Amino acid sequence: MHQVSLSARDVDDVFAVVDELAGRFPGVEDEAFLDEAAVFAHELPRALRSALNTMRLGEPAGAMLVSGFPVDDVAIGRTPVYRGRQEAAGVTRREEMFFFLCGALLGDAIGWATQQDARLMHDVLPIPGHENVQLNSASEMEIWWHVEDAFHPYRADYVGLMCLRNHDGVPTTYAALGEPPLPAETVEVLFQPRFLIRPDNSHLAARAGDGPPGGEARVVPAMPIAVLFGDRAAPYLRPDPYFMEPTPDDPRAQEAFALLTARLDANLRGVPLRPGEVLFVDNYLAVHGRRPFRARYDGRDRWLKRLNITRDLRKSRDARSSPASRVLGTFGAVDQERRRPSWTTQTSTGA
Ligand SMILES: O=C(O)CCC(=O)C(=O)O
Ligand SMILES: [Fe+2]
Repeated sequence: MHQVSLSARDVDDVFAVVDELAGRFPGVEDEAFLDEAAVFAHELPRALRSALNTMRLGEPAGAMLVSGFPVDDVAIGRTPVYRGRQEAAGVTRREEMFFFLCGALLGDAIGWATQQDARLMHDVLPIPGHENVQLNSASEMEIWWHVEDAFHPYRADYVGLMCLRNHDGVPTTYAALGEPPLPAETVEVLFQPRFLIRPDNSHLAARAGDGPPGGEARVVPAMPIAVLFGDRAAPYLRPDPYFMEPTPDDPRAQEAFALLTARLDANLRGVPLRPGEVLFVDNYLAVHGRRPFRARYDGRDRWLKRLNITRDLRKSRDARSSPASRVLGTFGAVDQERRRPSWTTQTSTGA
């Protein structure tokens, strides 16, 4: 894993920046803050900027850990039981601003109209009633490893997770393909749209607020996609096995999918994030998930913040209301991808 750790001097410099910004802006969702976040990010310490730049350009690893930002467990208040509703406004403003500025060095944060009230800064915390569902608000259920929003062509390039509280050391998981390369014939099959995917529960549950997830993902029509893409010698990933399956009656697709999942299972590592640590997962190079745990619901539960970051905001212009808007409001692009004629031709040629 790519890593950077803030020195004591770096921490002072970071606080000089976030203290000033926290005095000027109510929070990271503020329009004026968003308009200039990419500029403010260049006031972060050079070693941090340099490490994030390497992560973006060189793709040295599937994940990067930024450590050393101090979090005061008392000052951040109780872990809420509902997303986006902290007891005191602004208690985590400095943490969120630091996290957001780090992310701004990788790209632009995006939100989804269908997730967490279209906020950019998501809460990851256990919600009563969600214990056993495949959502990041679950606890007793393992979150299966996945590419974030794998079903969507405008999914993020990076998923950022900042830990505010994790008293039980619950591990986030991640895995990359690693070495040796998968057999060429397996890669060839995985590069073809022979795998059916549906939107994950988070996009359905969000429409019902924080209540028990109502919609069942599998009622949404499945879409055939390839699970690998890019360079065949070092492929990018797009699997989300909980919400996808190889095309029925396609044993070669099933066999290739089994090999891919076995590889990622074998490479899966746990990272018990500590308060203040920020994990950026490269959503093209690695999958991520979370081990199960027992929720407390006593205000001291595990609490992370999450950002979805795109390297190219422009590509989703048809799903956003204005050039500067960061909220993706339609699934039109999914329909377009579904209709793309190359799927049928590629599928019918087989392999
Ligand atoms: O809880 C975690 O560590 C990660 C959960 C997850 O997959 C997500 O929030 O996207
Ligand atoms: Fe995730």
